[in-house]
Amino acid sequence: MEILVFGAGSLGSLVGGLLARVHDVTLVGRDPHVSRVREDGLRVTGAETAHTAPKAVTDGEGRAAELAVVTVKSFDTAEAAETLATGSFDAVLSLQNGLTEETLASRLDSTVLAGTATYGARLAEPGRVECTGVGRVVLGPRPGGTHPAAERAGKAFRDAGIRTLVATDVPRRRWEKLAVNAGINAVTALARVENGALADGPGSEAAHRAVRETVRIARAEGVRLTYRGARDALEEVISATAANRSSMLQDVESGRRTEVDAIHGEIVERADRHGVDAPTNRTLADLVGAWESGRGVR
Ligand SMILES: NC(=O)C1=CN([C@@H]2O[C@H](COP(=O)(O)OP(=O)(O)OC[C@H]3O[C@@H](n4cnc5c(N)ncnc54)[C@H](OP(=O)(O)O)[C@@H]3O)[C@@H](O)[C@H]2O)C=CC1
Ligand SMILES: CC(C)(CO)C(=O)C(=O)O
Repeated sequence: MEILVFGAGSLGSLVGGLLARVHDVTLVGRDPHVSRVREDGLRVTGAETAHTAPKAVTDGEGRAAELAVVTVKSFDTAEAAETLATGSFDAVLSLQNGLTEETLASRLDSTVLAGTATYGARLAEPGRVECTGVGRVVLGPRPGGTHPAAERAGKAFRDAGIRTLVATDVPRRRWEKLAVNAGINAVTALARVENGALADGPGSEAAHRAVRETVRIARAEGVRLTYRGARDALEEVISATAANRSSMLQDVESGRRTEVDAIHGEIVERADRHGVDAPTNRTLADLVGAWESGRGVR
């Protein structure tokens, strides 16, 4: 399959490097990573290993492929969509955090698929990405149900050795992941603690409150997410990733912009739309937003 990976940073390079084992892959990314991939190929090290030779470009304009996989940070999604709109793709799949597939669908004519990835990735140096944890990709049609494009994308991922599930209940899964991120990301970033610190104590209470609010809003959106399901998912992730520093904590520690708008900000915006209270998410969004403004990264 011809596949374009838009946003060849950590996750995009991991997924693109693995897909290039069997597919014709083009990475859209930044220099010096792109130049190094052109010269020496892309090395995947760590929990997965591969040395492949995807094409690599810095300009995503006017490209064509059967599938485009979007792996830019959530705040770059609108710009990525504008660029993708200058090309031609049968399907576009988001593997980002947040509900970014809606931004893509509102700007693109292609079939937009939604997905989640629980693989861990870190761009270690130009030309080399480290797989820090083997997880799973879950993808499917944006409104749920089945679609031939989702089956084709799922097969392409599996053929490349990426653990992948094609799901019929993607809206519930996307909201469950959003609820887990709402529970963990800002609390760990503000308290400067690893995920495992939320297993009990005040951090745990804040995390559970944020999750409970997110479930209420998911249900107002017509998504069948239960508090019990989301709470179990939160507790499972806290336990499985106890030693991890969440992506938002890593962003704060490195002085980078976070994905707070796509997680807590998005939840608050939808809460307002439905007239539902979301005080914990609102406070978390305001505090991380204040940190971003203070650092000048917003
Ligand atoms: N890393 C991980 O383990 C996981 C990440 N995710 C999600 O995946 C998404 C991506 O995360 P991650 O890979 O860590 O982020 P990165 O910042 O490492 O990767 C995104 C890359 O896309 C580049 N980019 C953005 N816009 C363009 C453009 N127009 N043209 C070319 N390149 C562009 C960025 O460059 P620049 O920074 O210079 O703009 C950056 O190199 C996030 O939503 C994250 O939450 C989900 C699961 C796991
Ligand atoms: C699941 C979790 C919270 C794991 O750290 C994550 O997705 C993140 O850090 O963004």
